[in-house]
Amino acid sequence: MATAFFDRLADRIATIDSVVSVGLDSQLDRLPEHLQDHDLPQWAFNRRIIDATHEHAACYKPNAAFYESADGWRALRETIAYAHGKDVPVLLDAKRADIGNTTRQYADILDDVDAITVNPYMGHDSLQPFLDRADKGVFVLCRTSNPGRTDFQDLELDSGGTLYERVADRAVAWNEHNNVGLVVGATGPDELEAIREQVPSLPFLVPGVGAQGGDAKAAVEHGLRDDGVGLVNSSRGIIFAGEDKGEDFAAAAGQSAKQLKQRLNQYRGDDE
Ligand SMILES: O=C(O)c1cc(=O)[nH]c(=O)n1[C@@H]1O[C@H](COP(=O)(O)O)[C@@H](O)[C@H]1O
Repeated sequence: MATAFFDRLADRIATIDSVVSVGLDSQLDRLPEHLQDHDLPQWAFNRRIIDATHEHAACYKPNAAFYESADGWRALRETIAYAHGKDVPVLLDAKRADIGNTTRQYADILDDVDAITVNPYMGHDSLQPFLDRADKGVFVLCRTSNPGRTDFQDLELDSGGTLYERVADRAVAWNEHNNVGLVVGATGPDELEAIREQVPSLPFLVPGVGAQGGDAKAAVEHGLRDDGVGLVNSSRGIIFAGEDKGEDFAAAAGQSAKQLKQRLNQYRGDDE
């Protein structure tokens, strides 16, 4: 039987001593000038970013939004294979879910990647085909990092608690295969702490440090499970750190990933 995703992630975190998720949000019009003539500029960019950052990357998190074109998907496939060649797991940030019949199609992407982000709004059957993949990680959006998260996620339910707390509860119930995690943003540190108390058993993906200004200390202290498993993501803050550096862009990204690793490691406890 294949090793479970969170066991593989735990190994990766231990091997490189890092919980950094490097977000590959490789926006075409922000790529360096000298790569724009490449057959697949995003692939050329990602390959150099991976070369420069893989020693610090607990995972790569390409966001599917940046690859939604024929060339984009080709670039993404090359990127996934290359990351795997460096032994780095790939978490596809797709925020998917739909009626069961459609989700079954979406879930096929898990043949190629190690984990995925999913949207719980349509309920359990919309996630089942993902949850059934016992060897793959499924990160359920719980409390997101964007300002509009309060529109729905913070609503108080008649049955008690907020909608995001209800999502966290359901995610525990969905975790039959120990393959479920939560997405909880670093921009709401108090809620992050409260959700960690509510749900000690699930690993979190914590986005929002870096470009969104989230709380890195809280991301580590509450984002990681007791055994130290979890991910803290930065995308633009790493991959575009060298945006003004021309051909030296990748070295700047490597430095930025290393700095984030070191910053986060200051807060990681001895018991991890
Ligand atoms: O699921 C996510 O990864 C996600 C959830 C969330 O609440 N907030 C959030 O920023 N993200 C993603 O994390 C990445 C953050 O990018 P940066 O703000 O550039 O670090 C983007 O790909 C977002 O889509």
